[in-house]
Amino acid sequence: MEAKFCTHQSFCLTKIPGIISITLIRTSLGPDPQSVYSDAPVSRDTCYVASEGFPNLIYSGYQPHAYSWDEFPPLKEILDLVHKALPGSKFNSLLLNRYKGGNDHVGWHADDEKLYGLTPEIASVSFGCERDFFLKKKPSKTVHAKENGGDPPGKRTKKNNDSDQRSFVLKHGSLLVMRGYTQRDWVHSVPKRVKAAAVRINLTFRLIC
Ligand SMILES: O=C(O)CCC(=O)C(=O)O
Ligand SMILES: [Fe+2]
Repeated sequence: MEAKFCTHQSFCLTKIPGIISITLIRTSLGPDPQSVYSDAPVSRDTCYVASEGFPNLIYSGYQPHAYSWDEFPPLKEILDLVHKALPGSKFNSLLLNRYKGGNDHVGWHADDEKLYGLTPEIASVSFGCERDFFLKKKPSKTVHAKENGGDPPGKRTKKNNDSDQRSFVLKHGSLLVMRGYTQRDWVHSVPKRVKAAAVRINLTFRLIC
């Protein structure tokens, strides 16, 4: 199986983010624990929502509080829309991220926690300020050495061809889907953008197996 990712630009153009920001963000969002518990380059607020029986997300050595879907009906509505847009999908958890401005960001990482399985499907819905989303292939041993004419992986950065990097502009209402071996073989990031002054809310729906 290969890595697959694509965007649907006008997936959900609603006023729901306004509701989310009033009812949810004030009460439930806190600094991303990665910024407190590890050296991961991240600065944003997060909130974790999960179906009952699946509250055990642990990342960067931290277990966030799992809010219930029932506490946030607007999120349930978006979850239903995502399920309709992606037949066969069945998400049961959500990491909600708030980027307060262009300084908030998340560095290169893969969402490859074991609880998502080997080939997680992740549906990412964005509201508010548009931001760049970058993907790049992880350096790997044999395959890439061959592709690069035998160069060791450490030397391949400058020679990366276009197929090793992708970028998307995640606009208000867009849906990005990552599937297959995307998390195993690629990393992704939302870099700082000085000019992105407004708030962005991102919902990443995931399936805990
Ligand atoms: O904000 C985004 O678009 C990406 C968020 C992300 O990669 C994550 O929460 O793991
Ligand atoms: Fe991610």
